[in-house]
Amino acid sequence: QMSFIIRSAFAKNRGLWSPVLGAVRTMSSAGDSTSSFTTLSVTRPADSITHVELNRPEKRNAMSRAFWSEMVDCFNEIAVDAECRVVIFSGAGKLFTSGIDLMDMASDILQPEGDDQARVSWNLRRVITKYQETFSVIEKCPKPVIVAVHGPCIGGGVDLITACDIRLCTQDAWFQVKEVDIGLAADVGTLQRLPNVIGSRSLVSELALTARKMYSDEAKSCGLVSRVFPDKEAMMAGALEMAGEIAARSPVAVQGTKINLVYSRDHGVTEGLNYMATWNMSMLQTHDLMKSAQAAIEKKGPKEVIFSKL
Ligand SMILES: CCC/C=C/C=C/C(=O)SCCNC(=O)CCNC(=O)[C@H](O)C(C)(C)COP(=O)(O)OP(=O)(O)OC[C@H]1O[C@@H](n2cnc3c(N)ncnc32)[C@H](O)[C@@H]1OP(=O)(O)O
Repeated sequence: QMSFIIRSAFAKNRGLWSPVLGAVRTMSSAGDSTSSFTTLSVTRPADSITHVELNRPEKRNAMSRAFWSEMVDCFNEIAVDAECRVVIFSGAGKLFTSGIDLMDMASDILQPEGDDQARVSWNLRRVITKYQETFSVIEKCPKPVIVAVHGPCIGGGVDLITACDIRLCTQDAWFQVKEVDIGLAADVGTLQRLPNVIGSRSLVSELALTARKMYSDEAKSCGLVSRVFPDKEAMMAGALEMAGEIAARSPVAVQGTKINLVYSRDHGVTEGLNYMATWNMSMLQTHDLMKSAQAAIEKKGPKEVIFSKL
């Protein structure tokens, strides 16, 4: 009878939902990387799961000029890839990342062009906002991003992970807001996002002002990461399992959840609730709601329900 009530309640809304995302470019087939990126490897380890890997292990995944723009292309593609419902992000080789490529940053940052001071400043501002977009695209992408950190995660690495939705790490991981050591205030997200991630502004200031390393145990206790694994293999298996759980659920519900969590972080409760109501006045019309409710009544798990691509 309950099943009938839910069915009737939503039957009148059938067919009203249609995906808003546009054309899809499949990034890769299962397992093998077919992307044309030079600093990233993009693979599909399982249905609906995209794996993006920092892929300059010989340079400890230092973030070169190519990286800063490839990330934007990569995540803009993922955002509209209906085959992808969740992303796992990790680093190839010995460690997650050594941060900005210290050999490669000279032309963009140290020698900005311009005929006078104003034009130099103007150009440098443009460079900084371009670099900021490299990590903001992760947050703007509606697909949840699970980042898996092993070994050091330095400088730009912390900017990157704070833009991700779920952070995992290995026991040997450490995190360092290293920017003051190279003479700059971190300007691509750490100072803006880290205070929301770990709550304690005192700890954020300590880390950012002293550039001290924070090891995995402290990262877990302060909330920077939600899980610590004994080694990379266990972490990647854990990330894949978690991604599978997310991918099995309604993409309408999952993506709406990410978008509203990010919105609510930056707005008050009243604005957040208002945004949510406007969001769900469309999204509650999804067939996924009835399918999920029906499955719950029949004591089926989400993996037994087929949701349309989004
Ligand atoms: C608008 C800009 C916004 C962005 C700001 C971002 C700022 C930052 O990211 S600040 C942080 C900068 N990074 C560092 O200071 C870390 C430097 N690297 C290291 O301390 C060590 O390399 C590390 C502890 C990460 C690893 O040590 P390991 O012994 O395992 O490796 P190495 O022998 O040192 O390095 C192997 C090769 O990789 C090259 N390399 C490593 N890190 C960088 C880097 N950040 N930039 C450029 N190249 C890097 C290193 O030179 C070696 O190359 P090769 O000699 O050719 O083998």
